[in-house]
Amino acid sequence: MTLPPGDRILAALAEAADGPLADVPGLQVVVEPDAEALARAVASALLARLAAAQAVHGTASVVLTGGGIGTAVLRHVAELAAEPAPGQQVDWTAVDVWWGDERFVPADDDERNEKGAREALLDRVGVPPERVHPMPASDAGFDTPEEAADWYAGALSDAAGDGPVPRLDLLLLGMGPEGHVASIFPDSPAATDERTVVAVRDCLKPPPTRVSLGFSAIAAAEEVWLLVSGEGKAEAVARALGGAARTDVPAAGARGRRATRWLLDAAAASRLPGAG
Ligand SMILES: O=C1O[C@H](COP(=O)(O)O)[C@@H](O)[C@H](O)[C@H]1O
Repeated sequence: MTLPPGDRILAALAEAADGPLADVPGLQVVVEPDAEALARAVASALLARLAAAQAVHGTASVVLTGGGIGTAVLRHVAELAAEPAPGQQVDWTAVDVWWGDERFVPADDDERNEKGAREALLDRVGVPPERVHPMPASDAGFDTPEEAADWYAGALSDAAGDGPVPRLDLLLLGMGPEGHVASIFPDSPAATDERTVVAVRDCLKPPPTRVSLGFSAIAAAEEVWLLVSGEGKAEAVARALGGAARTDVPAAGARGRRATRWLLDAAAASRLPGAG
């Protein structure tokens, strides 16, 4: 699969990475002019990625993110899926949908990443309910986020059959201005937790109680795409791609098995080496 070319592709960054980034498989940095162009380009690439996975396996699996750019991508996916281009025809009845993180609040709370994803995409493309795997809400019968996290780890492992995590063709991550991905925040217990799914408490960003994939589950995905827009995130992007420790900038530790793609708008890329 080829991503649409960005306004500038900083391939030199990956080539020059003989230091801290040398062990990142398939590292790519794509820069689009603005958030709208980024969301549209990622949506197009996402459809192509799922279609390619279905061509090989018959099914595809995607891990969704919340956040501004993540939800904008899903809206564009829904639009493009209505009249798919060649190579982007996805059979939505054969797509498994998981989440990278979720807020431990009631199911109808607007803070739920699941709610945003359903409105933006899932209610519009017809993924069968049994293939949609939301992280539990706080009113779904779990007293604590720890119980919810353990349950989701079990759901992943049940789907895998053997091993802790099923095949995840594509895992999307947004990033916060301090470098958090999913709900793994800097210097938090989740940043050093080896479990596939972790409970998160006392987040600096509200709501404070969450459930998140851990780094071990993120690393099991075939491809990890980090979607980042806005000048407020430029410093964290530069630190992550400059080889920061994952405890300091969690985004630095998000890597896929075959590919790790940083998909940025120009503002988010503005502090990278080579940015004009
Ligand atoms: O809290 C969260 O924040 C990140 C980033 O969100 P953004 O609005 O700054 O793009 C998001 O990726 C994550 O899923 C979410 O729970």
